[in-house]
Amino acid sequence: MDKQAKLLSSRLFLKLRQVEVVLNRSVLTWREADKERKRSSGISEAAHGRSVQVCEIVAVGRTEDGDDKRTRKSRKEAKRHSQLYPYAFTVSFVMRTRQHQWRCSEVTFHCNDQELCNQWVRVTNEQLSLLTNRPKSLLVYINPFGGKRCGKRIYEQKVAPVFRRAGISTDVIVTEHANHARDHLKTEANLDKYDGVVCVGGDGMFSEILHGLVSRTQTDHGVDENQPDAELVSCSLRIGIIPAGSTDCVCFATVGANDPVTSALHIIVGDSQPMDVCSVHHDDIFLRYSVSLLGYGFYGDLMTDSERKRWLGPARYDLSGVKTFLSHNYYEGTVSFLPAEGNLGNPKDKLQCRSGCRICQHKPSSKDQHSEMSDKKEKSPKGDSGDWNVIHGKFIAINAATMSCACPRSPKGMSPSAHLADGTTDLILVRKCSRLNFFRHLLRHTNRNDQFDHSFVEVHRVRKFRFQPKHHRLDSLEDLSEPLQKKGFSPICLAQTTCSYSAAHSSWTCDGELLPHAAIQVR
Ligand SMILES: CCCCCCCCCCCCC/C=C/[C@@H](O)[C@H](COP(=O)(O)O)NC(=O)CCCCC
Ligand SMILES: Nc1ncnc2c1ncn2[C@@H]1O[C@H](COP(=O)(O)OP(=O)(O)O)[C@@H](O)[C@H]1O
Ligand SMILES: [Ca+2]
Repeated sequence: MDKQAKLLSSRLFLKLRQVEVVLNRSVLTWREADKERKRSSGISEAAHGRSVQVCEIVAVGRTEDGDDKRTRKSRKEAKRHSQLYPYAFTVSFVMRTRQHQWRCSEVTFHCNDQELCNQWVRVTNEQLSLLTNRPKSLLVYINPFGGKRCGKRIYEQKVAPVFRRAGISTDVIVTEHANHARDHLKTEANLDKYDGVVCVGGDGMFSEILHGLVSRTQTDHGVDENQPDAELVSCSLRIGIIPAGSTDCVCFATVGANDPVTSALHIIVGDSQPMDVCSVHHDDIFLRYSVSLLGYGFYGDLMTDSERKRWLGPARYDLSGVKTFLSHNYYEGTVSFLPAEGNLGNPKDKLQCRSGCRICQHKPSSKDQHSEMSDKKEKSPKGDSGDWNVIHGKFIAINAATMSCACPRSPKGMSPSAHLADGTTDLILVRKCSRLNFFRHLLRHTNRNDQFDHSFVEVHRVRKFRFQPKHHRLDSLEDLSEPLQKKGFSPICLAQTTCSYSAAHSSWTCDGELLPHAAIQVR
């Protein structure tokens, strides 16, 4: 198929100027007609044209009188113009602005031939209908209490109008309680009706929707999620994220910005980005899936504390962050992990994972590479056992970053070169150290310095890991007696040496939700 072959080519009017407009299978182009003439005659080399990829056209439709926005200055002239060229159509398209943000822009073309105008609308729409990855029908869940509690307004004011413009039909559910979306997806929703699910909320809300979809898919295929080695079936529906939470790192790390309109446009044009999902088990009990941060110690304690301060909104993390930092707890236990082998890079690589990252975009190869690797591993006669590394120690934090976890608080993220769909997670072990050193490490999440370049920090790219707290008889949080749970502050030691306080157990935070067990296996 010749992508350059012209489907339509006409002289139309744009803001009172005559333009040559050309549509082929992949691009819509317009340039001033006389400039074009000069160019082709060799008089001027300048191409005063613009073009839009067909795959980035949001919609095209007839423009009724008065819909076209013109400046006050030219109103009189415009009136005369619209009498001469009364037929018009408007193309809405994606315009890239700064820092990965997208906006919906518009261009209106006029002509004096109704049939020509209709033909442009029809042929352009025919091209759009060939883009089969675009969703036509979406199921939207809004968490009205996420982040600054603006989810409903963000959806209604910024997202719904763009979906309407793109002709997408939506069923919208405003959640009434936690796990409403998860349970609806698991058991009730008629998923055949939809091309995708949209999450309006934060990472916790995304996690609910992910759990609903993944669990529903496993149930439908008879897969037992409680089996730590079960071969999970991929979900066929995509999840779009409209950021309206506190951290929104899944949106930031995948799209490159936390901006509702940008997300809506990515959804409309049918973008997709596969991502890694970790399963977390306690023995043969499935606990949760994780896509961003699984954190024990510092982040687990921070999250435990911040849950009591939800009313504060996103600021709860700052307050609990300071409190947890001052507590300076460490935890003893054993971490075992299976390193990722092959061509999967290293967490210390300088190539950071950004929106449009070459490695994450390279979908088939990273997936193939991973599934090939999994096959090799699963079939290897010594199984997983021979390759496990085991580390006993005292840790301030044990973090598994399955994606970079970039977010506005930490623009390069917890593990800047962790990738979205490489089948691995970056296991970061922060050993017991002074408060000052831990502060230096934390601070480096916010600047250009390398947060892994400390003697007390090690990082491994892994396919699986396990954690066993030292006092393993008390590995369920329900078993913990109050005196063992360190809730208050430990004395602040200015000498910055051995002033850490050892509590028995911390909790795992899994994408912002707390897990009920400290001993876990992660795949
Ligand atoms: C001295 C300055 C120290 C600053 C340290 C900043 C370190 C930031 C690392 C951020 C990692 C974020 C990983 C994201 C996890 C989210 O999934 C989770 C839930 O998000 P949401 O539902 O939208 O609230 N959020 C967190 O775990 C919060 C981490 C807070 C870090 C301060
Ligand atoms: N209607 C609701 N009422 C209370 N909690 C809800 C509701 N809908 C969803 N949730 C829960 O709110 C939690 C936080 O949601 P999220 O959108 O991630 O906001 P934040 O980023 O501020 O944590 C999630 O765990 C989710 O299960
Ligand atoms: Ca990964």
